[in-house]
Formats: sequence, C-alpha cells, structure tokens
Amino acid sequence: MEKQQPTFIRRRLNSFGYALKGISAAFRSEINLRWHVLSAGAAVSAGLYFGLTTVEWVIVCFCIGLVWMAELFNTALEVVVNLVSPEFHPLAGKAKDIAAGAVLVASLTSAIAGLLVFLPYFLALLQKYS
Ligand SMILES: Nc1ncnc2c1ncn2[C@@H]1O[C@H](COP(=O)(O)OP(=O)(O)OP(=O)(O)O)[C@@H](O)[C@H]1O
Repeated sequence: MEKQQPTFIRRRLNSFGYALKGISAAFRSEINLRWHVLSAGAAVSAGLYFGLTTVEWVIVCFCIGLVWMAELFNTALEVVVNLVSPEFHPLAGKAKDIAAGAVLVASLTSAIAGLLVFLPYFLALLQKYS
C-alpha cells in the first residue's frame, strides 16, 4: 500500500516544530541568547511601566527580533563552521568573526533605538522625583 503523504497543514506544523527545536537548542547552548532574553524582558517591563505608544512598541519588538535573529544565525553559522572546519583555519575564524560582527551591529542598532525610545521617559521620571 502506498504511504500517505503528510498534508499541507501537517508539513507546516512540522516545520514550525523544527524551528522551535532549533530555537530551544540554541537557547540551551548559547549563554548570549539567555542574556538577550533577559534584556528583552527588561525592555518589555519598562515599556509596560512607561506605557509606550504603538509605534514605540513596534520599534522595541523589531529591535528584540533583530537581535535574536542575528544571534540565531550566528549560532547556526558557528555550528556549521565547527562541522566543516573543526581544525584551526583562517577562513573558519573569519566566518565566525563576521557573524559575530553581525550580532554586534544588531545589538548596537537596538541599543541606540532603545535609548531614543526610553531616554525621554527616564528623564521625565527623574524630573518627577527630583
Ligand atoms: N576553526 C577555527 N579556526 C580559526 N579560528 C577560529 C576557529 N574557531 C574559532 N576561531 C576564532 O575564535 C573565536 C571564538 O570562537 P568560538 O567558536 O569560541 O566563538 P565565540 O565567538 O566564542 O562564540 P560564542 O561565545 O557565541 O559561542 C572566533 O571568533 C574566531 O576568531
């Protein structure tokens, strides 16, 4: 008897499951990702406290997503580099350094955007209590 092909929805659900498995694997092996989750938690808490506008929430969400995405790509690239070049090789080092550079760019961009969003709220709070 012919084996039944998984339905479109089943295949989509499987892909979603693999993606979650990947995020969970990266989360378990990468200490940096845990820091990013903590920072995201702090930003969301501050956002709730200050009552950000919709546009400000969009900026905060994009910044969090940008950093997590960069870190996940960086982790995936590190895994592939370790697989294909477990020995020392200048190109392996270069690939890892460039991927780490992408995370740095994403983090700096998010830090600047975060400052622009939150600084006025912090200054207003300081003024209120001074
Ligand atoms: N196979 C290799 N060949 C040459 N240089 C390497 C190799 N592996 C790592 N390096 C160098 O050592 C640095 C640190 O590598 P490592 O794999 O520990 O990544 P990392 O940046 O510490 O990542 P993380 O802390 O996110 O796991 C790299 O950025 C690269 O410069």
